[in-house]
Amino acid sequence: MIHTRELTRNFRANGETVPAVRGVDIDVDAGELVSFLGPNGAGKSTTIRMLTTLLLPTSGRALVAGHDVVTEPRAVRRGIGYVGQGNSAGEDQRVGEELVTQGRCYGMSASEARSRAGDLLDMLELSSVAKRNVTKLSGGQRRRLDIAMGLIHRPALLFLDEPSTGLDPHSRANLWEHIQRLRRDEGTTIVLTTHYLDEADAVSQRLLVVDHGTVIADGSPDELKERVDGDQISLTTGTPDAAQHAAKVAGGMPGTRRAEVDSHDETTVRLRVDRGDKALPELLRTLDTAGIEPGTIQVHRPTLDDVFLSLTGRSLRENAA
Ligand SMILES: Nc1ncnc2c1ncn2[C@@H]1O[C@H](COP(=O)(O)OP(=O)(O)OP(=O)(O)O)[C@@H](O)[C@H]1O
Repeated sequence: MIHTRELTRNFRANGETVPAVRGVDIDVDAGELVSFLGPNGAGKSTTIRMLTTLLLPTSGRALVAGHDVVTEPRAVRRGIGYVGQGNSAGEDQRVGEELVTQGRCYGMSASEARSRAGDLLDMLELSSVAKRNVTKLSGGQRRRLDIAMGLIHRPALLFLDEPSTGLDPHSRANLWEHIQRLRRDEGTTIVLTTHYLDEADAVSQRLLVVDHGTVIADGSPDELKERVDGDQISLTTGTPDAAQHAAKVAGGMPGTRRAEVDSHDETTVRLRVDRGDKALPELLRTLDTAGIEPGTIQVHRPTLDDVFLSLTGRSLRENAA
């Protein structure tokens, strides 16, 4: 659905060249939900703007929905929907009318546009506000209307730039439900950017981690986390001797990468394992056989921030909105 090779975009600012996107190769298959994740200024929006024909690449190639973004921009636009950071609906229109107008702009007949608008209002739970003025919508409703506008011409590929920014947690959760349903029920390919690590983690099938204009990691949230130093298991024991013993037996388990006793309190043992959830039953059996009764056991799975930290030495949280 998307194939880019060496896609590059430089800007000129104050007599200097700003390399915003530096030769990225991206492949997205039909039906995927892929998120771009990266700090402010990483090049996410610039990449999306090139893929949606809003910005010409400086060099490189991009095929989107089967067409070249430079030589066939109109065909690309027909095959995609784009929901940018601002609101796309006009100020003084009713919700339903706005959608029908948008459909007519895409060359639909009046009846076809009305029927498609009705389907989208149902799908995005906007039917009850169809007659309301656009300015009277809540933030979440307005965002869903933006998405409906982007979908009016039945694109197979939808781009969403920061779809949930500015929404309260309830509206964000509701919006993500709709976005995921779109992929599941309609088979729409979805490419989005978000600052919210928890959202990227929860909804993305695949993440493209972007930093300084390049893609520095590509994989599912689980795959990326497994590339970090594994999961951490912390267990407390009653005495330093028990902790040493526990570290020894747990360190011998298959899948344990490291086992060490906390040098401060001397009774806490920290393990690095491939998968905490899989290691836990075996760990409990091993401790039981060795006659060790743990106090508490906690499993900590790396977060996407841990992933970014291990890739760049910097935290994404500082940037998170
Ligand atoms: N029109 C422009 N002129 C000059 N520099 C630009 C322009 N647009 C973007 N840039 C620069 O290109 C780089 C990438 O910006 P871009 O907006 O793509 O980042 P981003 O990852 O989308 O950031 P954010 O998360 O803040 O939206 C930044 O250094 C930015 O300052």
